[in-house]
Amino acid sequence: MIRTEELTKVYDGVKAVDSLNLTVEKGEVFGFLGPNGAGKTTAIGMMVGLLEPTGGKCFVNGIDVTKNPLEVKKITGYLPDGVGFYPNLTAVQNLKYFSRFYGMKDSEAETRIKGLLEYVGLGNVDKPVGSYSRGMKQRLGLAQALLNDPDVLFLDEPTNGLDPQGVIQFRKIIKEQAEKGKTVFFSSHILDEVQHVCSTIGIISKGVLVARGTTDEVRKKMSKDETVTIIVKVKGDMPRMSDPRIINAVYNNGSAVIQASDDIRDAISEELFSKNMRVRELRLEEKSLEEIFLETVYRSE
Ligand SMILES: Nc1ncnc2c1ncn2[C@@H]1O[C@H](COP(=O)(O)OP(=O)(O)OP(=O)(O)O)[C@@H](O)[C@H]1O
Repeated sequence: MIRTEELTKVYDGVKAVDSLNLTVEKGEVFGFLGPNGAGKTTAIGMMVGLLEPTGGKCFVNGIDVTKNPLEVKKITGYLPDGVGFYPNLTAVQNLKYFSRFYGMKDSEAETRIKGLLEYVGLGNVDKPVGSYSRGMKQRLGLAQALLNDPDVLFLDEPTNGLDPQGVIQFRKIIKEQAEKGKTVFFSSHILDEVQHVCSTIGIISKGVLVARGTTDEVRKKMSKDETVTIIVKVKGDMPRMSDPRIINAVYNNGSAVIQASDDIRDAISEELFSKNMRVRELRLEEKSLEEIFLETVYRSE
């Protein structure tokens, strides 16, 4: 579980993260979404104990990150944006090096590393990491983040540089980790990426969390459009509708696109029924979260 209270980071008088209040429950896969420079990496840096907050607090499984960063490191895994390894060492050698920080015995580490490398799709690779592609480094980064079998996983733009097959494998791994009861904090600037794996999302813009909830809740909260669009298709000619809540309507032979102040589908269907019309389609056209995200977050950049 992750909890932040008024978490703030100021760089040169500018708030990179501004009073972040957030709770991510155990087993939740939380998507932290925002455009470049929104403050995602800075917020994660404070949550994993690498950056000191200017103000506020952060707790991981109830442990105060600023007061006990080492305790927090034991129970967290972190895949940074642009993960770094020793280029002359192999994946096994790199991970063995990291395993010593967790006080793992060599034999225990060897078994775990072998299993993890297979898990992330690097089972048969035995060359120095310097010759790895970006995607391979991401895979190794994920193995490193899982090395200590952490309760809480922080993944900063984890699918960057992965090919489509790698993206699917990563999503599968993230879901499996959540099923095991791990908390996953996943940052991205791509909405589609988080929608696939996250149960909840938060949108950060200019350091401020502007919305938080399920994708549906966030979509409703961020939608500034007060009107709804209803698509109607009938058999035969579409008659004019008389509901006073209609703001605008475009009629076209057997169909209509109706803009109304409210969801008036029931009234439309009753009116059509009273005119003995056969309804072929009657649906609400909702804006996708992607459209709303682009309009609200990117437009304000
Ligand atoms: N060490 C630093 N010194 C000064 N300003 C910084 C520093 N690190 C980040 N910033 C600024 O803080 C803001 C947030 O940056 P951050 O890297 O956290 O954003 P981000 O959402 O992770 O972006 P990206 O998706 O590009 O990684 C930006 O305006 C950035 O320029």
